[in-house]
Amino acid sequence: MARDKRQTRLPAPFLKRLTLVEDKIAGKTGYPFDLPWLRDDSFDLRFSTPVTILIGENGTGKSTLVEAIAALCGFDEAGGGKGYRPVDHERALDRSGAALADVLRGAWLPKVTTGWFFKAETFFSVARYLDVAALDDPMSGPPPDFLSWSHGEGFVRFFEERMSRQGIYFMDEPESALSPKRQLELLRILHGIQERAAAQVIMATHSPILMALPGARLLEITRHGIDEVNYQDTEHFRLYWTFTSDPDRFIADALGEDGEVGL
Ligand SMILES: Nc1ncnc2c1ncn2[C@@H]1O[C@H](COP(=O)(O)OP(=O)(O)OP(=O)(O)O)[C@@H](O)[C@H]1O
Repeated sequence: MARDKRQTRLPAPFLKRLTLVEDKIAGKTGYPFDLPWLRDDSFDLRFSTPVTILIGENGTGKSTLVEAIAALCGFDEAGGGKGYRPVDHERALDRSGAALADVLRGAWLPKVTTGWFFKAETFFSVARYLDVAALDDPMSGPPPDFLSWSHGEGFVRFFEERMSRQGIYFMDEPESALSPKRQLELLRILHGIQERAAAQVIMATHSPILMALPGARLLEITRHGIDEVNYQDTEHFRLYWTFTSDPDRFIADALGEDGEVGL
């Protein structure tokens, strides 16, 4: 009889809640501890759906938060699976949000240990690492060879293969390599995850297509905090809506003296 590889029969989300450990953050200054939504004493993030989507303007801290939660779950800040260190960032000047993981506490039911942290900018290194690891392991099957596909095709194949398994998955702006049509393919994969509730996804995105995923919880990060929002009320959606309703006028307004597009 085939062995059930699942760690639990309970449905996602597995990570239910994220809070700050006040004692640990006290006295810490500078990035990432100075992000405004961390400093208002009300940081308490609940996860109630298999897919949670983080949105917000550039620089509001989405990547930092995704990196921090991924690090809390044991994933390297450069992306990849548990225990993978495909990207050498020892000498990098850039410090990531992983430092934030030290002051966060997660509540799980149950704690799952499998999953993946997907980052577009390190996908190449991760994919190459997977090929080398498969070639080095005589017991492994053939290398997955995600790099022999176009960037966007490789991404989608990777998502299809990895995210069919139980686990917790982090994605930071996965749309950056995807055409609108490929974003629809990712939307279908995410829809399956949302429906089956066998995996949890926490994703930061600017894509109005991805943020429209039915049933997903959409959280907007602003200077004032992190709040649930309906995708049709987001600035991203309204901006694209205004553009497609009257592209000529939209572009004329955007290129006008004050750059106001009248959302
Ligand atoms: N390594 C770093 N050192 C210092 N400040 C940083 C670092 N990384 C990010 N920041 C700052 O923290 C803030 C949040 O950055 P972050 O990349 O998390 O935002 P974001 O919402 O993901 O933005 P985007 O939508 O552009 O990806 C920004 O103001 C950024 O300048």
